Amino acid sequence: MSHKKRNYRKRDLVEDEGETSAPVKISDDPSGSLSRLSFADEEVLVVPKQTAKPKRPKETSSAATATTAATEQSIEPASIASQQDDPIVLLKCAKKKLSVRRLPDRGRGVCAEEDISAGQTLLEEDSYAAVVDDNNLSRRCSGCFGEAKKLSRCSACKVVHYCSSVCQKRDWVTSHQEECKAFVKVGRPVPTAIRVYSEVENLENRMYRTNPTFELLIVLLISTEELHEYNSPPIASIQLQTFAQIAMVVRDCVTEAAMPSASETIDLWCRFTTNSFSILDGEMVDVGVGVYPATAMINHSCWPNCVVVFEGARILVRSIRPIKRGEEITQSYIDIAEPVSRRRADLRQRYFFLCQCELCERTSKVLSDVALAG
Ligand SMILES: C[S@@+](CC[C@H](N)C(=O)[O-])C[C@H]1O[C@@H](n2cnc3c(N)ncnc32)[C@H](O)[C@@H]1O
Repeated sequence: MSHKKRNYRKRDLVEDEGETSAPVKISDDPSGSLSRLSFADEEVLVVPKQTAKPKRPKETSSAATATTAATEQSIEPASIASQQDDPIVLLKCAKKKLSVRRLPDRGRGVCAEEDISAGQTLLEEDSYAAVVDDNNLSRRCSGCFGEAKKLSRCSACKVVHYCSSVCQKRDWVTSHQEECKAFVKVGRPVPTAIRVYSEVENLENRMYRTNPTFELLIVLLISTEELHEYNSPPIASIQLQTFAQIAMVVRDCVTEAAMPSASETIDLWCRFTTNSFSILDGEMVDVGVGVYPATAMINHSCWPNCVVVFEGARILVRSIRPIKRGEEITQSYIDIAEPVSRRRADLRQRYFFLCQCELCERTSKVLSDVALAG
């Protein structure tokens, strides 16, 4: 795992030790809405082993055709954990025994440390940062993400709406106070992605000063170097121009203290784009965007053993078939009804990686064997 991140933070953490006049202390949060940080408590950490990172094999050209049903049915989930080093971290916030481990070809991933039956909730996580999306700003409460007949608008920024004063007060303390000033300053609608990104920036700046475990949390999100190493083509070369444009708007949206440098903006944006989730309502309609650091550790598979569902802005990971101890926990980032070529293209375009799941690997092999034989 790379520990080369926003370097100033470690130094500041030491300097800030013992500070008592912080505007928000995690332990003072009566709502408990910040308890998500507890998964990174030092007591659950196992000292990470510095191992060499696995390299990706090159994609075979035969992967660009349809999937084979026979291949899909013969998949047996591999027991991964037993073949690997010690866990990087045990997920204390999980409902089942889960660990984060380094896995071949896909960075880190989550593994079961016990047998889990189908239909179980493995993990429940409050958002680290979450915003209602542009289309729903006047229809959904920005506190609980619920729909209500009557919503009250924030009188200062006139952008976000709330169903109750409880939701408004909680959102003010956790995020809206800085965001509100930014909306007033910018004076025009700020797109969803930039709103949630700015919330991460502002929270990061506030939290690392008040909670040392924050440093551990951000370590768990994939970094730019890891994206460069594992992802092909590299994210920055595709999106550098977009980053530059985003950086301009972000600068208007974050407090002066949280102002990122250009490289910090790119770094956090990379982590953000590959780790954020669309928040869906009960009818699977997009409601907002959120960042969930523990759930973001779960890799994609085109034959997943889990799905994610939402309760408001809270994320739940549920098993859809039995999972053996040692097996990797997986979810699907995309529509898995598509053939392998489309799935891989979609994952490349939206998430910048070549899928190495067992289904894609086996399908590619079958297709290349067929091509060689024919
Ligand atoms: C949300 S993160 C998952 C956690 C990540 N493996 C880590 O170490 O932080 C998504 C990234 O994981 C990797 N990844 C996830 N699923 C993969 C898969 N099926 N094949 C290859 N890489 C995958 C890609 O690098 C992707 O950009």
